Amino acid sequence: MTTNLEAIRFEQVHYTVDSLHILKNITGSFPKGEITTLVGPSGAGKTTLFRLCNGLKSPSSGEIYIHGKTINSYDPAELRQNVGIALQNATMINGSVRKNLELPLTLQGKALPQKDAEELMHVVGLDKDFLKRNSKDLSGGQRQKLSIARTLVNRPKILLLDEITSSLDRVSQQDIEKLIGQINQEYGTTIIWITHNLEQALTIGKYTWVMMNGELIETGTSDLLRNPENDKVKRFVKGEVE
Ligand SMILES: Nc1ncnc2c1ncn2[C@@H]1O[C@H](COP(=O)(O)OP(=O)(O)OP(=O)(O)O)[C@@H](O)[C@H]1O
Repeated sequence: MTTNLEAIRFEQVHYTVDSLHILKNITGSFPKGEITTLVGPSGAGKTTLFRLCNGLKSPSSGEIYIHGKTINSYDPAELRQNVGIALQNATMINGSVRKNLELPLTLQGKALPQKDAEELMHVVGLDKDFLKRNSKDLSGGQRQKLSIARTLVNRPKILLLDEITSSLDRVSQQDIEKLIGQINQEYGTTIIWITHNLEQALTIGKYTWVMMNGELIETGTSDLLRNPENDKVKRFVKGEVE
């Protein structure tokens, strides 16, 4: 059963590659319009779960619902408009910031009007003069902002963020956290954010999912990371499971 308060729902989802059972019986949902963090040790299956959400991979069994409709009922363009993804090390193509920004549309044989390009730069806090610059000359923080702006080109209702601040200094990290908070508030975008930083998870996320060894161990409000009851979560929070 999905409700209209759920952005994404997993029902008994398994994902296996050869004999490797990477995701095990995942059932749960990400609330619409909220920020949920996804935490867990390395290799827990977090990135794989994201790849299932944006159709890059398909479950071996089980069902994924996006806004109440099965993921298979979306065509690829429609799915991209619903679910955008930004990664830790954003890949840039050679050329200007503008060329990189409009890449999602170029791939669809469309162009991004100058007005929209300037608006997107404004949303992520970059001056419109950046559009003419070479993307190679951007700092790490600016590159991540461009990557977020590029994901926003399709105006996704759900934004998946995979470790987008882990290679940034503290100031740039806080800048991005603020930006994502604003996007969530202003557009009602559902945010799902993979982070290794528990402090960050507590600051930015209203809800959290804890994954371990391919399983969903715990879900709830972020407070559960402050006062975990589950022993596995306790060990993870204490840093005993990396
Ligand atoms: N195509 C694949 N073939 C074999 N193993 C895979 C494949 N994709 C993922 N895995 C394995 O599945 C497990 C989960 O990987 P995943 O990248 O989803 O974890 P993660 O929680 O995102 O880890 P990290 O925090 O280090 O990024 C890992 O052990 C990984 O090696």
